[in-house]
Amino acid sequence: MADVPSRQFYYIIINNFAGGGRTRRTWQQLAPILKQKQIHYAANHTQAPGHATQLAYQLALKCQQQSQPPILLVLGGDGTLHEALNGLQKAADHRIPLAYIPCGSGNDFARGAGITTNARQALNQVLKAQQPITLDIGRCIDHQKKTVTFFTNNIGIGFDANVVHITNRTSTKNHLNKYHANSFAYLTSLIKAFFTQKSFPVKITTAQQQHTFQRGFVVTTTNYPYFGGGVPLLASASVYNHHLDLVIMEKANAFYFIFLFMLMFLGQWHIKMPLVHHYHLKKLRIQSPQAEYGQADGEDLGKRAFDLEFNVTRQAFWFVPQT
Ligand SMILES: Nc1ncnc2c1ncn2[C@@H]1O[C@H](COP(=O)(O)OP(=O)(O)OP(=O)(O)O)[C@@H](O)[C@H]1O
Repeated sequence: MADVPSRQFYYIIINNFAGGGRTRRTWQQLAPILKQKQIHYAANHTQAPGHATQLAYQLALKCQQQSQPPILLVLGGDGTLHEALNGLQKAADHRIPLAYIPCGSGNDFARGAGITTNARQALNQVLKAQQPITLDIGRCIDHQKKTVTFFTNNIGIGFDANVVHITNRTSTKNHLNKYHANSFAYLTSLIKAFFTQKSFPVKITTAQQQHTFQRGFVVTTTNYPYFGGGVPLLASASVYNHHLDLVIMEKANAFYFIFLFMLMFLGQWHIKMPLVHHYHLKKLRIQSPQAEYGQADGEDLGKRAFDLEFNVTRQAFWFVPQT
């Protein structure tokens, strides 16, 4: 039976630079399929960092009164999805569902959300959807900068952010796939980050208690199981439980740190180990007075003091998750 043309309209944001050019190739592969299936769409290529946020925000404002708003389909990596999400969330009460074809380097969101990294199949997951699904996203108030950031995956201070910073600074980043084809460069970033990242004091405030850790090293608030391109930070983190998870690892020697990383891949043994602390909650505040690197969904937040307040909110997505 021939495909029935969809009445749904897709506003598409494409970051040709994501995945070291993989997104551009993916779009060349998918555009003819959309035409053949007579899907209604408008394609928009990002012109610079931050452009996806601007495009998504303008779309959300424009469609606020529409009874059947378009679907915002993002082609790129976690960073492009992060930008688009922030554009939508900036417009209060928007009703636009987010769809996503992962073609970045790390694709942590896709890994945890049940979206395949096979572009044709991921497109099918989008086109097969009949209604939106609502997933948790993190909301973070930055008291230093007086801004609000939304995240699908995680926000980290310390080691993981240092890895992001070093990797982004690497001149090859835009030409090579940073986690796979260029896995040697990624490994180099990990080693360099380990030896350059000093321990730092961090204060955690929850509804019940306050804790200060003098030797913070990894301080990551996650909505999702993965960070750093497939490292299972916390397998039990979920976008369905309306909670965030905070994982703190204190500074340890290299052997112990490698041991903890190995445990991560075996399940959640690492959170039972000395020097590792886990919180599962709806709200928390993290204060890190010393200048450290920060990252949000793999995007570099720079090196500075942080005073961040977290809670959970929701975003409509448009895809059929793989089971
Ligand atoms: N036209 C552009 N020129 C240069 N950079 C761009 C452009 N459009 C977007 N960007 C930036 O590209 C960066 C990388 O995008 P993205 O994170 O999606 O891909 P990735 O890093 O390859 O994948 P992942 O985050 O999954 O590892 C983002 O920081 C985004 O701001």
